[in-house]
Amino acid sequence: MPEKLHPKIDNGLPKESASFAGGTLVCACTSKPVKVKVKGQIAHNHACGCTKCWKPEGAVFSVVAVAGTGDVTVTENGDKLKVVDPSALIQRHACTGCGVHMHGPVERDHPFKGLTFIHPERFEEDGWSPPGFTAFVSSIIESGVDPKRMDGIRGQLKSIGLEPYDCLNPGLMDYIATWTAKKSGALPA
Ligand SMILES: N[C@@H](CCC(=O)N[C@@H](CSCO)C(=O)NCC(=O)O)C(=O)O
Ligand SMILES: [Zn+2]
Ligand SMILES: [Zn+2]
Repeated sequence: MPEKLHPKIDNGLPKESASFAGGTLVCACTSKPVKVKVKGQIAHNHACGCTKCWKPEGAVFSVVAVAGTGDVTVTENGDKLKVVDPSALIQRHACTGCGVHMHGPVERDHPFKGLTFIHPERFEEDGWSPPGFTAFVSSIIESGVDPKRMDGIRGQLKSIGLEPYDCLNPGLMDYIATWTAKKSGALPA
């Protein structure tokens, strides 16, 4: 029996549309849902196994991507949002009604400053760019996944085409390290 990893990756990955120009993220509340508008296509979409990202009921992984913070606007019922962990790098704003994380800006001095993390499955529209890899795979054990399931889960992720990494993918890890090296002077700024 294959593992249920996430509803958007278990039955084939979503299809990107060249005409997708952004959309509206909606929370799961049946009354007064929070709405967040995102301008443009999303970037770095990935499945994430960390304990902090919001996952739909029963999912082992989240699906999370970034947009420029300037392209993300709360348009309706923003009074329902509360920051989950104010000390975290990603300021995850969760709906206090349904628990869905609606936007997570990075404001601290960090290579990801100016980016906002969002969950594209909450878009009303299709056509957003699909996840391309899996991050923080070993972290699913922190949520209670039996370590014996890890080989099967990694194999399943590979067969879907979402290469499993225990941190971020090489492109993002190199990007972070380059930022850090320029800051320390190890590389010219
Ligand atoms: N083992 C920890 C890892 C948590 C973690 O570092 N998460 C990453 C990825 S989130 C989306 O890619 C991260 O950057 N976190 C910053 C933050 O959460 O503010 C765990 O599972 O909890
Ligand atoms: Zn809600
Ligand atoms: Zn995460």
